[in-house]
Amino acid sequence: MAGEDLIVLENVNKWFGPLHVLQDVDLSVARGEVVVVIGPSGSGKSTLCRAINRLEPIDSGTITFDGQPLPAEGRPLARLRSEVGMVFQSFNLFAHKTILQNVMLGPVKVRKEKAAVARDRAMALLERVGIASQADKLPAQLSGGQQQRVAIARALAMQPKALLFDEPTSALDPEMVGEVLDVMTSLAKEGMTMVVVTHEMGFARHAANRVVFMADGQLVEQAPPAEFFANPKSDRAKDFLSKILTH
Ligand SMILES: Nc1ncnc2c1ncn2[C@@H]1O[C@H](COP(=O)(O)OP(=O)(O)OP(=O)(O)O)[C@@H](O)[C@H]1O
Repeated sequence: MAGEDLIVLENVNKWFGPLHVLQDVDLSVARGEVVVVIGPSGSGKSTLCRAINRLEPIDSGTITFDGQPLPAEGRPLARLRSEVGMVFQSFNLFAHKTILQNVMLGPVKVRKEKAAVARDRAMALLERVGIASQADKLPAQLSGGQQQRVAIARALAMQPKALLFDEPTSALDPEMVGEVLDVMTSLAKEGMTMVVVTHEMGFARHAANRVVFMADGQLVEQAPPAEFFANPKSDRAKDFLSKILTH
């Protein structure tokens, strides 16, 4: 793994009204690193993930991406969002566009790529996530697992420097979780920089370089997965793991 930091959060704070949802958060993610964020419901994991591409503005502290502070608006923000792909729980595909159009849209509209170039890459990405044969269908004609794989292809089409995943398998029927995690695992092995909020402990164990445990808006502890799962240090992490790893 390359050592250079791609994403750096320093002393980040965010409130939702009276709720201090991110509390003095410090986190660095190196190029090529896969960081899995886990923790109890409501601990601020999604907010942390969304702050990294400024879907949630922060109240204090700094976040830098590839050496630059996050831009607040306009074209620089659009550029940042194209460099930091995001995959959501709810897929967020355009319902009235085909699968292929969904994957081509960003490169053509935002990157001003020629349609033929964008189409070729989109088809290659759909091939890679195993959906090329569905390219002309509408999202609603696909299963949830297939739609989420399209969403990953769409994020990759922008050739991002990092990918953020916010509970990408939480909305899926159980039998579809594996196909999405397989795609994510292969991206991780290929060296994509990834921040993944998930409740899938198997993915955390096998694909993460580092597990970050959050509780009540704070990064309570972080460690390589083998170390974290075998020997959690804080009472909060021990308690969390005892609840989720009982079967
Ligand atoms: N837009 C918002 N306005 C007000 N409160 C919010 C908003 N978004 C999230 N919250 C609150 O902030 C806290 C943290 O939410 P967040 O979604 O980041 O947690 P999480 O750790 O991802 O939880 P989960 O695992 O349940 O998704 C929660 O108490 C949530 O209700």
